Amino acid sequence: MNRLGNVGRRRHGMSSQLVSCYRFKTGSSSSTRWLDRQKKDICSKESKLHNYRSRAAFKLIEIDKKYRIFEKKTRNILDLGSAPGAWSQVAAERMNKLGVEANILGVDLLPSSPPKGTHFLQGNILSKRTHKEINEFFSRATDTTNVGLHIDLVVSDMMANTSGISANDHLASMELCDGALLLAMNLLKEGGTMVIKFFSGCEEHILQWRLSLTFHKVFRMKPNASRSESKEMYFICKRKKSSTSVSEVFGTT
Ligand SMILES: C[S@@+](CC[C@H](N)C(=O)[O-])C[C@H]1O[C@@H](n2cnc3c(N)ncnc32)[C@H](O)[C@@H]1O
Repeated sequence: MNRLGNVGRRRHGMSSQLVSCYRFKTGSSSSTRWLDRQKKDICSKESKLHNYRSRAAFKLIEIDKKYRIFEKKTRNILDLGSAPGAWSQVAAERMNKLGVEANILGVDLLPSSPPKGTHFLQGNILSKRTHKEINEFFSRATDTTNVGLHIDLVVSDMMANTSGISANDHLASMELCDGALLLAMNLLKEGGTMVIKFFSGCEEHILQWRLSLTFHKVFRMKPNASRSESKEMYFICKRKKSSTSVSEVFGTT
């Protein structure tokens, strides 16, 4: 596979000190667990009611409610880690409501059928080939031969299979976030928006710093629909800057 070199590589060899800062939170009260179960039940029932493919839909709906990520000017949307397709469904629904015919492309390692009004590409976001195919899709969709800078909104809900070892899960998530950010740096329009899921841990400040070099505004959010015991969080990044270079952000040449 054509991997993305230094950017997005897996980190190994963590010190015991580093590992210790990832210990699970213990002793969560039974009332918190009960509330989480209730939240999950309500979301599952609601997602069946609305025909969403997963309860993940409600996280994006909450994010949009607070940060208005879908706008009338939005034309091209990239959904990373899209399977089974709930976020693409929400994107199509929101753009429909705004009366805008948007090009929505979901990308995932796993095969998936695109929800109505969206497209799907099976590929690994850590592969250069996938970046090229995404660029080609939006070039065709926008009927231009221009390379790059077609996309108005990137949403990433990517996560590798969780291992239960939070240090490993965090590092796997950081690798995917690096891949998503690199892609956004190359393909997201100036002024564009990005939503990115990450698993909280020791290296998240590096991700936040990289995002703040690339975007004017970076917000952190834990949607109510996300289980409180889960370390998943989201950065909502608004107004991509015009001039940040990959070497500035990733320290590569
Ligand atoms: C939590 S699920 C996404 C749920 C989705 N947002 C929805 O609404 O249905 C995370 C997804 O990330 C995908 N993923 C993990 N690593 C990836 C990679 N390197 N490239 C593309 N997709 C990846 C997984 O296959 C999985 O389907």
